[in-house]
Amino acid sequence: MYFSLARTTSYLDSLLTLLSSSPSTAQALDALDAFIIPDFIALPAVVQTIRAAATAAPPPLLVGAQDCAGEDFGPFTGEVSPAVLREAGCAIVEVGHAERRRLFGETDEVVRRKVAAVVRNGMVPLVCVGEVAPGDGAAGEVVRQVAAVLEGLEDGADVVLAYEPVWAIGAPEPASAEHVRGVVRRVRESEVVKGRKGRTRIVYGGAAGPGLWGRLGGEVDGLFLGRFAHEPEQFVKLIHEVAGVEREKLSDVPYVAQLKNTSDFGQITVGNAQKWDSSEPAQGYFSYAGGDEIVQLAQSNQQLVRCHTLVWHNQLPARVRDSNFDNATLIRVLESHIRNVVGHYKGQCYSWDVVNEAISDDGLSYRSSIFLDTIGPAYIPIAFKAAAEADPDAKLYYNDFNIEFASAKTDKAVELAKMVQDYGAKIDGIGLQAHLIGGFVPSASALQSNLERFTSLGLEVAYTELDVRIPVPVSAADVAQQELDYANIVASCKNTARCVGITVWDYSDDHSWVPAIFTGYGSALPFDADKKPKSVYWAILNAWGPKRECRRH
Ligand SMILES: O=C[C@H](O)COP(=O)(O)O
Repeated sequence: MYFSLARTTSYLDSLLTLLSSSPSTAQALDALDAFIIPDFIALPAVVQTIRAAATAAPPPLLVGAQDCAGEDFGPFTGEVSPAVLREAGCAIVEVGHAERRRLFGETDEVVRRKVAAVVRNGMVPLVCVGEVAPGDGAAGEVVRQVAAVLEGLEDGADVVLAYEPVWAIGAPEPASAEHVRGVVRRVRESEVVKGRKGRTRIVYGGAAGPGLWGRLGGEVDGLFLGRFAHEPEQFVKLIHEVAGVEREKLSDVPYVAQLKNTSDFGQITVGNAQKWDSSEPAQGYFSYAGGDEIVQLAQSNQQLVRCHTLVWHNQLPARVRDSNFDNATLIRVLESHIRNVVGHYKGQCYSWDVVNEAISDDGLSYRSSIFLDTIGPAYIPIAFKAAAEADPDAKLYYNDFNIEFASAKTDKAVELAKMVQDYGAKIDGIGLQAHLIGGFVPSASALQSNLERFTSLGLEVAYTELDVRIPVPVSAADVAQQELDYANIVASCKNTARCVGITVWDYSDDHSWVPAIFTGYGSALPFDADKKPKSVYWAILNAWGPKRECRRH
């Protein structure tokens, strides 16, 4: 209850103008299920206005209602029937918002009846859940709520869960990314969600605003916006952000200017735009605008492109991640995705990260994912084979973290590479992500021995996502250690004949993922927030020495 009727009308007019004002906005909108939820009185007019402005059916902007009755018709004066909402053109109905629970005494049982009513009337319930106070019990509380409100629901129905920690609603800041990821993961792993046949998407709400999406690291399926979408420009900005975070970075002029300096950067990696959720946002619908933008930037500057990534358990659309595809169907879906995406970029990628992070964190097994659980480890060589067919000249990589030093995970990565080779599929390289911690980086010779475990299989190697995080605020001692760590990494690659590259995971501290993910750490990159080289930049150059050749194998 924030907008008057007049404000809703002017908001919608401005929003529709903005959404149709540029092809990239239209494309970003196409990649998402964007919706607005006006009040009941405005709703029919909003539906009509959106339909009238749309050039395609269904319109790209869906309309939702803020609540509904648990019954379709009858003696419930003052209530709004879900059947009437459907008749009015609603696609989504929000139920169980924290304010309805707190102010109007709605219980899980009331919410459960409303969820069932929304589904019964052919709409998607947007079910709000969230713990009342922050603390360790959050995930348990939310999982219990989800189980209660979905109980008895038709199994195949699509559901959107809006995870909104009650204490974050209306707060200045959202919950930390770490907290959100932890709770959402527990909800996804819960019996009630895992056992469902229908799609269960989880979006985050509660002071959700600019910058949050990138920090959530692909764990949620979307954002549920309140205040931060009250201005149409902000809503459009967030649509862009969710559709592909790179675009926002590309509007940072000093960032792009420095990126074009080929003395420092001989190659660019596409960060998010080629991941499955961006490149194939709907089944069989491919969206390349975000990836193309980065590839063209690199090409205009004669830089190589590392293309990233085809098969990963994260940033995978829920329709695949939570699917019940059988073995043959999932193989078809996997191969089709790879064929299309690699085919689109044929001849433009120096390398592809074909499979990313397929090994469990303890290194003892392959990581559980829809691919492993449905197809078995054979999905890995199947993916490599499909990629090789789509672009025989691209170097095909397996990419992972914590394989930069001797560990069970490194042993497993060696086993994985051999498995792909034994299968007869082409694998050219191993990408060692190298998200490292200052003071915990092995010596150059130990790092080199590790690299040689892979090169002895006939593969090339590269450090693909290097950053060395240190505690912030930084101390002189930690910075000195970080310089040594970077120098050891560089020396290990320089001294390994088939080490072909070192890529930092973004280059300036303002665009680093580290502060949002690793509480208390930062300053992980060679350039500061003003894009000025830091001492580790010079440590990197010194470690490489005067002769800087570009190796290609
Ligand atoms: O309905 C909106 C949500 O409750 C979040 O509101 P907020 O983003 O303004 O905190």
